[in-house]
This record gives sequence, C-alpha cells and structure tokens, in this order.
Amino acid sequence: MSLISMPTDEQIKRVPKALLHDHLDGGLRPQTIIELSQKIGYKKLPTQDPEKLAIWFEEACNSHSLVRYLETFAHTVAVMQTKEAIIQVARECAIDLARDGVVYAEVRGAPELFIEQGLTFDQVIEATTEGYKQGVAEAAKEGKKIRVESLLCGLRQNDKSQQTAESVVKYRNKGVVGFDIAGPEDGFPPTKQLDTFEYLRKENAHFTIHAGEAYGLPSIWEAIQICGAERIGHGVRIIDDIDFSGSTPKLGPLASYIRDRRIPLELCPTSNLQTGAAKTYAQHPIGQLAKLRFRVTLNTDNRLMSNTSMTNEMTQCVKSFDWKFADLQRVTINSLKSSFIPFEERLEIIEKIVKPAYAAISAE
Ligand SMILES: O=c1[nH]cnc2c1ncn2[C@H]1C[C@H](O)[C@@H](CO)O1
Ligand SMILES: [Zn+2]
Repeated sequence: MSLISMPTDEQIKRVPKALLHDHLDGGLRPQTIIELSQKIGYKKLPTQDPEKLAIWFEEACNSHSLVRYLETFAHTVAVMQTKEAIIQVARECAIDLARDGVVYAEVRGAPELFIEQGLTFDQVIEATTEGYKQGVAEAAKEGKKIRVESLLCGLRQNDKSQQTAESVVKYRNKGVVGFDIAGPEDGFPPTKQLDTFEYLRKENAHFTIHAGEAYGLPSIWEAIQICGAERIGHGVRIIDDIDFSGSTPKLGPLASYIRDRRIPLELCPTSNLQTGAAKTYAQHPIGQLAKLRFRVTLNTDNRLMSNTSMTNEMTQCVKSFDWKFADLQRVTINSLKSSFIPFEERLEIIEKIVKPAYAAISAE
C-alpha cells in the first residue's frame, strides 16, 4: 500500500488532520450545553436529553438557509457567558479535536458575543486561551499532540469589528493568530467594515473573511480585492466562475486569480449541504476544485450544528471523489501552509508530523 491507495475508515480516523475553520460556539458537546444551562437557569433549550439535543441542532440547521442556521447559535452563546463556561467549552474543544486526529487547529469565536453578563473582551480571550491550554495538556496525557490557536471574529451585522481587530493585534502570538468576519452574508458586505481591514493590514495582521457561501462571486471578489483577505472562509461559489461546458474547464478571471495566487479556500462541505450551497456531497464543488489544484482546505465549520468531525469530512471526500491518502495529505498540508502561525512552525508540523504519519499509515 502507498499514498495512492484508498484509506480505510479506520485509517482516516488515525491520519493527522489540520483545521482552519471551526467555530468555538458551533462545537459544544450537547451534554455540556445542558449542564451549563442548568447551572445558570437558562430555560430555552428545546430538550434536556443530549441525544435529542444533538438531533435538534442538526435538523434545525438542515434548513437550506444561512440565516436560520445562525439562529441556533442563540443557545450555545447563551451558556458561554462566564469565564468558567468558556474555559470548559474551549478545553473540551481541544480534547475533541485531538481525539479526532487533528494536530493543528485555528478555532474562531466572536468575543462580542460573550460579554452579555459583564465579561470584557480581554477576559473572554484569556479564558479561551486558558481552555485550549488545559485541553492540549489533557490530550497530551492521552498521547495526542495538538496545537490550538484562536482567530477572533467580528460580526458583519454589528459594529464591534474594530475593537475585535485591536484585540487581535494586542494578543498576537499570545494565543491569537488572526481575524475573521462572520455572520449573515446577504445585506452585510465586508466592505462596510473596510476601515477595520485597513487597520489590520497596516498592523501586518492576518485575516480571513467568510465569503461566497450564501452569496456569490461579488462577495468573494470584494473580500480579496477590496478588503485584502488572505484566505476565504468557504469561497465555495468560486465554482460559478468556472465554465465546465467544454472538454476542459475554463477559469474566469476571479477563479484564475485565486488559483494563481494560491489563495486558500476554507471549504466546509457538510455545512454547505445544510445551508443549501450544495445539494449532495458528490455534487459539492470541493471535488472539482481539488482536481483543478486550487489551494483547497477541508474544514468542519460547526461540529455541533453539522454533526460532523474532520474524520467525517475526510470520509465523505474519500467516498464521493475517490480521494486517496495523497489527497488527504494534500488538503492537510494546504491547511498548514495557509495557517497564520510563523512559516518555520508550519514547516515543522508538515515535515515532522504530517508526512511521516501519512507515509507510515499508507504503507500498512
Ligand atoms: O458558516 C457560517 N457563516 C457565517 N457565519 C457563521 C458561520 N458559522 C458560524 N457563523 C457565525 C455564528 C457564530 O456565532 C459566529 C462566531 O463564531 O460566526
Ligand atoms: Zn464559518
């Protein structure tokens, strides 16, 4: 067996994975939501049964509407308003990712969502970092090595992006590696917050922008050419700029630019099926985009809402597109190359962890 062979389900579980697009408030364990809600007397959960709650989130999110999908976050955000709750959620996030084989993760969250009961931005950010630190240490005890870094999100519909961006600069290399802007796409173009992106560029800070998920090419164009995004969160609609009618696919100007400049696409297939950006895994553009050698990265987006994991995302790609070990290794290396940590540290994970493990597991 070799890198060009097909991995088994069990091997997919074990290969090292890298994750660039995962929301902290979209990945809580159902049991934790229930426990935290009971502690604070939050009464609005649809059920107190963890299995039923998991199903409720998934079904509510299978609405083919990004707006409805985002409404479910009211419950997770409600139970994350204290330092202790944030630490617990972040700790469990790091542990769950490590158990899934993730060796490097950038997990994002919007500090402005967790200040309803008086926490400051600094307290939210420090609690998140503390939680990851504890989770990384616990995972190490299980023999699982993972590195977790934070991205801080501004929200398109609100006006706290500048404050969030300033926190990214303040906590640079202290647990935070970049900025993102999330929230509903339609009606809230990122150019509304252009000053913030200009500030981040002036500060040499890294940022990605959610674009081309619910809304098409113009939003991807704006994110890259007006705002200056280094990576695109989702970007799945770039497929609309590729003409598949002839014998070979023909890339339009924006698709060519993105591929030529090696701009990373943070693709999240399961999330897209739920919000309606793709109908089935087999029809998801990730297959074509990977074949055309865009810088494709594979991600979970919201593990709770999508009932997913990196193992599941990889398994779906293997089943739908006949991906081999080499394809899984490529998206993993793409993620590391596109990460916001220093260059030598990316290389070290690729050379010392990812490549040796893929070589060993694919040779079994
Ligand atoms: O896929 C998404 N698109 C846009 N916004 C999203 C997506 N997933 C989560 N969010 C929002 C809801 C969260 O509260 C926020 C920060 O994690 O980001
Ligand atoms: Zn997202």
